[in-house]
Amino acid sequence: MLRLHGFAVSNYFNMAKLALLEKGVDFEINTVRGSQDAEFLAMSPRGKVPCLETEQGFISETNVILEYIDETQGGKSLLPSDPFARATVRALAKEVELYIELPARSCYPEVFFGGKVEQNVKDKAKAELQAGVAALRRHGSFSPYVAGSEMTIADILFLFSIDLAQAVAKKLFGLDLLGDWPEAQALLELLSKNPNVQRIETDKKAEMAAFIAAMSGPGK
Ligand SMILES: N[C@@H](CCC(=O)N[C@@H](CS)C(=O)NCC(=O)O)C(=O)O
Repeated sequence: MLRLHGFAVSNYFNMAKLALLEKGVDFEINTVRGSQDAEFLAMSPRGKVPCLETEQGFISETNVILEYIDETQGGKSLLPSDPFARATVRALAKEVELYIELPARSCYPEVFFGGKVEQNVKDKAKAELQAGVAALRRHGSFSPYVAGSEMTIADILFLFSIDLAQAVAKKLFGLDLLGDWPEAQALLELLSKNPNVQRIETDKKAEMAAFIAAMSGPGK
């Protein structure tokens, strides 16, 4: 049986978990944080979560995990079969990750963990986030899903990145990334009604207190 390693507050972990739930896969969860310990690095070379344990070994990097799950498991497809449509979904997912999730992530220490982020990092994140959102608005179709009428891995990346990016933009830059973007708001509303998304949200809330305590503990 597939085993997903990670923790319920991790947005990347939740992407993989949603893919498994959406496809109706039977899987186990091992609750674990990312680490640079040798034992963990043997499972996930960069020490990050999620990683997916299969009968053949471990897979890390969320987009790769999502595609592996889609290719190997039954249930509904999270990527279209047409090569061009498939490439478009992959590009949209990558654009969300590179141009929205990662710039926002550079500011997480200040926004979520009580730390400080250098002004030059914030300036860069602000410009990149605005350009990333503009790119997604140009490229995505949001009708109602990011790439069209079906839910794909691009929606999974979007769902678990835009909320954090929105929090960063609001707190640090006074920007509302979704304010004049009704299609994105409508998609988030639609996804919030999905029972698997709701389950992930409940699991995240249940683990949040322990996560915050761990993040603010000695040495953090
Ligand atoms: N590129 C990785 C990023 C995953 C990632 O950043 N995971 C975070 C949790 S949300 C993590 O493991 N952080 C631990 C660390 O960086 O030490 C992926 O696509 O899976």
